[in-house]
Amino acid sequence: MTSTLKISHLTKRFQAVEALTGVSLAVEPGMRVALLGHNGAGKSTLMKIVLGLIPFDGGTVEVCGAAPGSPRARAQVAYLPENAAFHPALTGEEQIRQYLSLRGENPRQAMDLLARVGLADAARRRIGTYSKGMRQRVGLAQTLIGRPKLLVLDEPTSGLDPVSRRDFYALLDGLAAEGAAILLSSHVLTEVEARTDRILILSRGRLVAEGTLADLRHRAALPVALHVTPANGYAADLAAVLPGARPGAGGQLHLDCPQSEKLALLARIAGQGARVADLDLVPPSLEDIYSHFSRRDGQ
Ligand SMILES: Nc1ncnc2c1ncn2[C@@H]1O[C@H](COP(=O)(O)OP(=O)(O)OP(=O)(O)O)[C@@H](O)[C@H]1O
Repeated sequence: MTSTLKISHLTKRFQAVEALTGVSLAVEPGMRVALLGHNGAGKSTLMKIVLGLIPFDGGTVEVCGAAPGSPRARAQVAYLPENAAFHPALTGEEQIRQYLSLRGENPRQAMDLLARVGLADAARRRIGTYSKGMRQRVGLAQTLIGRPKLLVLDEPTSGLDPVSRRDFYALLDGLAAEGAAILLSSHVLTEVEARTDRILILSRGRLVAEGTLADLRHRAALPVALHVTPANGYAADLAAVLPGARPGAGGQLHLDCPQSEKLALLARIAGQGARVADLDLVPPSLEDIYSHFSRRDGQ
């Protein structure tokens, strides 16, 4: 399969700052990729290079088989900045019609595009009356002009409430299902965990981890947390057979266990039979995994 976006050994320097160092990655059609990293990690720089807005110093970048910023690449890429700004006096329909005209497309598509992002009913209201979530949808409608093959979304859900976020990701799911590749940056790890196929972690301009959440979880090999609730009167007995268990609220016992010892420990707990009232097993969250990888170089 031809990658929609292919980056090899990309390097970018701003005077003394090495913003990107040897970054290589590929995004395939229909893939939803999350770009994570601390402030200053290089996410925006990477996006700007993909969009052809700034030059790079070394390596290669191919956007839909073309050079970033070339007419062929620009025709197939769409960008949604973190805070998309629109003219408050225009209606959603007028704004999208204007963008369609600028792109040389038929302005009559505006209502269809707005309907796709759930704004059909509000299309004839001024954007000044829209909520932040609705404005982001106008932004997404604008990115859909010309059926782009790659969507670059810079923190697209920042400032949105949980329901608007969920709706926004549902729209992205639909676009990915139609074959669009999506590269988005986010600081909200829980939503990325559930709604993307691949995770890239940048730290000080270097790609320190890349893969599915399962890959990263496996590679990080972080301990699993176990919360054991003893049956009435058996707390001391269980604590005796679970060395290292820490007492917690409600009489629970907490344990951290290396992945390699998880099954043996579960068998030991199961062997306690009715002395155990309940057991919760909590795998490392994306936040734990993110901290593990992004702190490796001392950040
Ligand atoms: N035009 C510029 N001139 C000088 N340094 C820059 C410029 N643009 C970015 N940098 C530096 O390059 C590094 C990467 O910045 P970048 O904006 O890509 O990070 P980011 O991961 O997008 O951060 P954030 O999450 O805060 O948006 C930072 O050290 C930043 O200060």
